[in-house]
Amino acid sequence: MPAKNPPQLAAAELAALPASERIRYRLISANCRHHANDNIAAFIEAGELDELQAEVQAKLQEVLRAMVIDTDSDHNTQETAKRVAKMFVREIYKGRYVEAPPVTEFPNVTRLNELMIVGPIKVRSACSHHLCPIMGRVWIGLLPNEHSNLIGLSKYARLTDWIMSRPQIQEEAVTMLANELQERVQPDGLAIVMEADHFCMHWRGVKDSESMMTNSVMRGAFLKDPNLRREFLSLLSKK
Ligand SMILES: Nc1nc2c(ncn2[C@@H]2O[C@H](COP(=O)(O)OP(=O)(O)OP(=O)(O)O)[C@@H](O)[C@H]2O)c(=O)[nH]1
Repeated sequence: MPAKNPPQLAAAELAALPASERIRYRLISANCRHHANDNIAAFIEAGELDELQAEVQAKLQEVLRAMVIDTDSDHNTQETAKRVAKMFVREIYKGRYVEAPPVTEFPNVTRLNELMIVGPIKVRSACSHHLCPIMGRVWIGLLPNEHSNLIGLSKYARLTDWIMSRPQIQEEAVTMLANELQERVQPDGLAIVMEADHFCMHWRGVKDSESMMTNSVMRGAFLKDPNLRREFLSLLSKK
């Protein structure tokens, strides 16, 4: 449930807030969800990402202090807060903070309507529960129709990376990717399969180093037509 509308702030009051509070204020005023796997780029103004990164750095420095690490004399951790803040905001969670990659769409002039599969696309993500890495692969199957917009092959990888570069849970990540592709391509059928290693299970906790999670989303023709679904899955099993 989105947070309640904040009291109205004058421009000067808003400008005096830390960047994270300013951005949160805009999100709540617009009644916009801002979970870990949501993109909030539309609410970030020029220069604010630098401010946000500096805020995250300051908080991470406090975390290191709370862990009783002497970052003043330990040459290895002196710059750790700075490195990790940059990694969070600009690298591994950048899919929250930047606009979607530009995706050129081409009309389907030759009216292609054959099954197309892209993959495996490498997935690098992190689980929202422990912020541990999720490393895996995604396959995308599409059945275009004459009205579909075809997108360049590399754009499947770029859109996947944009959605996965956020704290995620695998089920929601796959659904988000499906929604994005459905909207852009408008195919008759869309299928996505993802398999991934969850380091929150390998590295810590249960320490089960073998198990992987596999999940799928099937839409349109892939749901209705068992032969199409079988064809897609059998082509994947050969990869
Ligand atoms: N369904 C789903 N669960 C996930 C995913 N990534 C991590 N998890 C699980 O999320 C759960 C979080 O559970 P909690 O019980 O709150 O956390 P915890 O006490 O640290 O649990 P353990 O990992 O069992 O030590 C764990 O069981 C994780 O394995 C995901 O993508 N999908």
